[in-house]
Amino acid sequence: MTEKTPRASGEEAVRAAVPVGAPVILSNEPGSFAWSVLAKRHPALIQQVRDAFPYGLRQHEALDALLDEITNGVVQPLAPADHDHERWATWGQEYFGRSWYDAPFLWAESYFYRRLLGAVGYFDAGPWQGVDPFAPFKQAELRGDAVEEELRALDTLASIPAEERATALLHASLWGNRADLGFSITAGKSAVADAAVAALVADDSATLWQLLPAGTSGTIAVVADNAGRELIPDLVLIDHLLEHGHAERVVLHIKPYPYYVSDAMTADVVDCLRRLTEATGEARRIGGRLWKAMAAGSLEARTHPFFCAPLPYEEMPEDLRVEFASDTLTILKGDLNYRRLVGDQLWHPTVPFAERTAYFPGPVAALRTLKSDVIVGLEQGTLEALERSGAAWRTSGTHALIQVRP
Ligand SMILES: O=P(O)(O)OC[C@@]1(O)O[C@H](CO)[C@@H](O)[C@@H]1O
Repeated sequence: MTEKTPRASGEEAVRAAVPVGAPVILSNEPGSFAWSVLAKRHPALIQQVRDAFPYGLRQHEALDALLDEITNGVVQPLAPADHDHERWATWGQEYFGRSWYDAPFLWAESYFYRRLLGAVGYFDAGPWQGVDPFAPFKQAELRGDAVEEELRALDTLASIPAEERATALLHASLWGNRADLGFSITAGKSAVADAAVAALVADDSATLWQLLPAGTSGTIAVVADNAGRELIPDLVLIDHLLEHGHAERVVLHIKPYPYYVSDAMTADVVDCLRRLTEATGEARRIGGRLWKAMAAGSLEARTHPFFCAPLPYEEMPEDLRVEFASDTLTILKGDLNYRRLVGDQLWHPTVPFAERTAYFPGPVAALRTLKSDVIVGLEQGTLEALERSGAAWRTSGTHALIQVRP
């Protein structure tokens, strides 16, 4: 479906009838969030990556060409020699030769990251093969004061009752997706915690915990999003789930190659585990347990090419479908996973989450701060209040949700 999309905000969105198949989000409306990502964020990212490495002439020329293409040109296919040329030829056949802005937003963003990796030689045999262009940003974040402070806050959390701690860690993992608040949310006690709860536009956390009673023997899948300040609280939550018997095993699904700037890959899991084990106090103890859990198989990191595909989860391959079907619960982190879970379309916000995720092969939970126009599963009253606020609640990351389909 490539119908042009209207803006999602304003009273109109409240009044709109529930669409039969909502419009796919494109980027061709100047001023829209999707447009700003293509017109501003992508060119800026090319510059940041260019500045972060002493790349050679070949890479600089390729980055120039990519910048020119996304600014003035039309979408070009991959070179026939590229290892994934065929896959992208299928996924992109409708969009090659057209403006980047007329392709679905999800596709255009995903393909941009693939092309950026191509420009810096990530996949080519040679000295730059496998060098993550986003690594400097991820590493700077891990070394930063904010992570230090969040790790220290774990010492305070260690002494509160397990149930309150579970809530705090769930919220830390959730808000880690915005990369702030983090562990300073201490179990319903502080103003920060109250603000964090008030900013939830949907909260199915009671259902989530009902699906994970202590003493469960199942496997929880966590589909990770960002490295660093999001992955650390994810790992801490995983430790809590394993320690308190909410699961016997956790599979952490990560990206097979760099994606959406800060998405977590194996190297990022290793860096975060090392950051934890080299910390002090409770953080160090958690790091040690997780390190052992990896060795024992109760925590396993896994990658799949589908996690970097420009497709909704509804089109997941059979092997992933079988795997998720056997999990007690799949927790999908972040905005991009949410867009892929419910479909990157302008659904009416009150379309039930359960309806949009009915295809998912097992119980599924979304932990997401709101950073793009897609939203489902809101109560009518919540939607009206959000619209009345006049704030950019869909895209600014100030709001979050915990939605669960048992
Ligand atoms: O998945 P994340 O990390 O929560 O968010 C990623 C994301 O906000 O970044 C893009 C803008 O570049 C959005 O389109 C996208 O959804």
